[in-house]
Amino acid sequence: MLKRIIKSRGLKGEIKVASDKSISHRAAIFSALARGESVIHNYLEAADTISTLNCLRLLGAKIEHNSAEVRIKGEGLHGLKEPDTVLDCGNSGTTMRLLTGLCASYPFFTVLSGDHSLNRRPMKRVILPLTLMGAEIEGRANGNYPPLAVKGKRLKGIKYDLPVASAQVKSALLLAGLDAEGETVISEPVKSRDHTERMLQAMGADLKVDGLTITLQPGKELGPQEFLVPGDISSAAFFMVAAALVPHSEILIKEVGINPTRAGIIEVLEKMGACIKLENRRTVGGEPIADIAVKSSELKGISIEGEIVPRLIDEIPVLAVAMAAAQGTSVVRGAEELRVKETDRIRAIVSELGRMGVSIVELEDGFIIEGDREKIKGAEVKSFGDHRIAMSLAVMGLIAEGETVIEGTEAVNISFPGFWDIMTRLAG
Ligand SMILES: O=C(O)C1=C[C@@H](OP(=O)(O)O)[C@@H](O)[C@H](O)C1
Ligand SMILES: C=C(OP(=O)(O)O)C(=O)O
Repeated sequence: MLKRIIKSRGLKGEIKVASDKSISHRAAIFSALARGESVIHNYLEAADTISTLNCLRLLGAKIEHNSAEVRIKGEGLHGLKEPDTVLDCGNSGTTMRLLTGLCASYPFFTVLSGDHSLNRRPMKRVILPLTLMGAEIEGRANGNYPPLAVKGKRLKGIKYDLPVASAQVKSALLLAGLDAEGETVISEPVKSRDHTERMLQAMGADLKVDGLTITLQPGKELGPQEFLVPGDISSAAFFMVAAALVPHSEILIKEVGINPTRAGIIEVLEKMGACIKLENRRTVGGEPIADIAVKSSELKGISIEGEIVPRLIDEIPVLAVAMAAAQGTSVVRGAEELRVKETDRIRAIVSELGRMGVSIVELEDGFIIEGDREKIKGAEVKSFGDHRIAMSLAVMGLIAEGETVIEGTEAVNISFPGFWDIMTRLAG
């Protein structure tokens, strides 16, 4: 599907963005393992999180889904059953990696597959440590890619140092460790999103976090919960950047999760000179949330690398848009993980921003941008089927001179089906 975007004269209004994708996946999976009925309010109704519900149903979870409310009746840590067909994880890396960890610890056979994009994303990162725990997992291309065939069994806990900061791998191992023999100790090189740790603790798991090390003692049953999923900061990011860049903008984004392991985008935009205020801060269901007010302002270039990268990894495509319109040079390094997302996001940013007139140089682990708002012009660009690339290009279109035509815009349904409606409403 094509969308045409023209330069905006100002974004105004109050919005709510899509519910948090990471929290929605986890709330569903953990509820399926709890004993009793959990209720998830404000569940993200988007392709990725629907994939998770469909897979959990095949694993025997009893799920009622009425608009954004999901009720899941779990039968405890041993309550799931062997699925009679392939678990289709669609486009969702989180679904595949977390469920691989879960299925590895059940004494049955599971096959997990995905779409064209997901079946090209690296899976050794979960297979390797799960194999150390005793699981038997085969995958295409020597275990590198899905489809995966998992022959699960009672696993042994491990002590494992994650080579890359990945909340998906961390969560897969914690799921595998919930009912393993002996403790599971995981160390991260830098902190990645910690929703799994917060939720498992709230549900009664014996899990301790000490800096970058997580220790899980197995065998505790999980208690059912009432979850309220906040707005997704990764979805809010598109409108934060849009409002910062388009002159005469003033918006309020209500009820967004601002967990510090996710909120790197706020720190970076503020350092670039954006006018952002966090209002009405509170904690809901163990997660900090706030309303985010953003006004337009002049931005300056910035360098990003090191420990902040995992805290804004999914926001780098839209940060590149902010960098393209900022004054001066911006550099992103240490973000090689972007190459193994829904598409190679470094390649996609460099090629499509380049088409729109941006001076950008590709690096193995990031890029360098010479910001100059005057040079940004409309062009025909494509999403490569990647939701975050599609939405970032839409934000580019709001500041470009002339018309921007984006191909592959249906990709937004992966994480943010209401994106185009909200954009139309804000831009008037
Ligand atoms: O755990 C999660 O919910 C996610 C973790 C990140 O991936 P990695 O674990 O591969 O870093 C992120 O990019 C993805 O969008 C969601
Ligand atoms: C990388 C993403 O998700 P996943 O890994 O779950 O496909 C994303 O949403 O940007």
